[in-house]
Amino acid sequence: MTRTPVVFIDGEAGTTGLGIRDRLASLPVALHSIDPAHRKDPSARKEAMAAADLVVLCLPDDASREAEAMAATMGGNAPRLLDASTAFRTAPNWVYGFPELEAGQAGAIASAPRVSNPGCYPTGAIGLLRPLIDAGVLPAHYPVCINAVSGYSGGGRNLIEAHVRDGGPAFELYGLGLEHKHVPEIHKHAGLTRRPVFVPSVGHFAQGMIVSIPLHLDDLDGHVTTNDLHTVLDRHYAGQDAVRVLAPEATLSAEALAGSDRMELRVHGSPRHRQVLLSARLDNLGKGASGAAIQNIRLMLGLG
Ligand SMILES: NC(=O)C1=CN([C@@H]2O[C@H](COP(=O)(O)OP(=O)(O)OC[C@H]3O[C@@H](n4cnc5c(N)ncnc54)[C@H](OP(=O)(O)O)[C@@H]3O)[C@@H](O)[C@H]2O)C=CC1
Ligand SMILES: CC(=O)N[C@@H](CCC(=O)OP(=O)(O)O)C(=O)O
Repeated sequence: MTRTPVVFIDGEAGTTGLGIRDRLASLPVALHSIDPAHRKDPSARKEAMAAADLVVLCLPDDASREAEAMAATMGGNAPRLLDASTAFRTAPNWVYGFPELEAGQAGAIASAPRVSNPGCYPTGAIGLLRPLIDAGVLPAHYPVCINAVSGYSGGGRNLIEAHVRDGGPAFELYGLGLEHKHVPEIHKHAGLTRRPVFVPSVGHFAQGMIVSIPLHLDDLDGHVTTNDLHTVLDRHYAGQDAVRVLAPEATLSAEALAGSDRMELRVHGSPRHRQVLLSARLDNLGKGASGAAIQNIRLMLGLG
């Protein structure tokens, strides 16, 4: 009989940790938890790591780096790591946990000792851009501008409390210094050679996200059409359960996929004016965080 794999979620009580814990209930794994009073105690965390086959880090970046350093001291007994933070998403010795990225990515995740779970906004942006760049219809040097709106749960416990307690602003742009922590991740994994402009925003709703990217077709190549872009995305994601390529809509509500682990991609546009708007809709806590983590956990533990 094969042993039930043991999973420890470091940061189990946080927004992402709770989402993963709930979803793990339906998988054949044993969850190893630590007494909440000791959740930040390094020796309790290290002991829990030693008991686990897979440790899911749902922590701020610095605490994730600490956890990786702890695992490094365990040598051959170190558990495999799946990190939900931004700390290792562009690190060369970590595999990027986006199974639909390209052929072979799911296999690379399945055998990797260290996997970084993609960021919520990058999931939408990379999900749209990478197949188009790989197919040669979008030049890698295109001056990409990414607009996005997230529910307030994207800001973790602090932002959730601020919105629930005080009622946050209805809609707010942020990251206006154009230095958001997700830019290097999008730049690298989308395959862009030019740094994209990224303008995030947050609305007074809990969960949901839209990432949108305008394109001028005449700046791609004279012959590419809106339909060509749709066809490339449709072929790339054929047979993928978590990502759907759908027909354009007249309006898109950011909250429509709250509670779902799927992402929807669309190519909107005006063929007459040769202008396009790519859009990705997802739940920042679903395919943007815990849902993607469950895909990666399944792959890493061979759970099908
Ligand atoms: N929210 C989202 O949409 C997404 C979040 N992420 C990433 O997931 C990670 C967690 O984010 P999120 O769940 O939103 O954040 P939360 O603030 O909701 O949760 C973080 C958890 O980590 C705990 N924690 C903090 N420091 C330590 C430490 N040194 N040792 C052990 N536990 C610690 C916190 O405890 P306490 O509250 O007591 O301090 C809390 O339970 C972040 O890196 C974030 O970037 C990824 C994708 C999307
Ligand atoms: C609304 C909001 O504040 N969103 C967060 C992004 C969510 C997050 O923490 O990003 P990861 O997906 O990398 O973990 C932010 O902009 O920092």
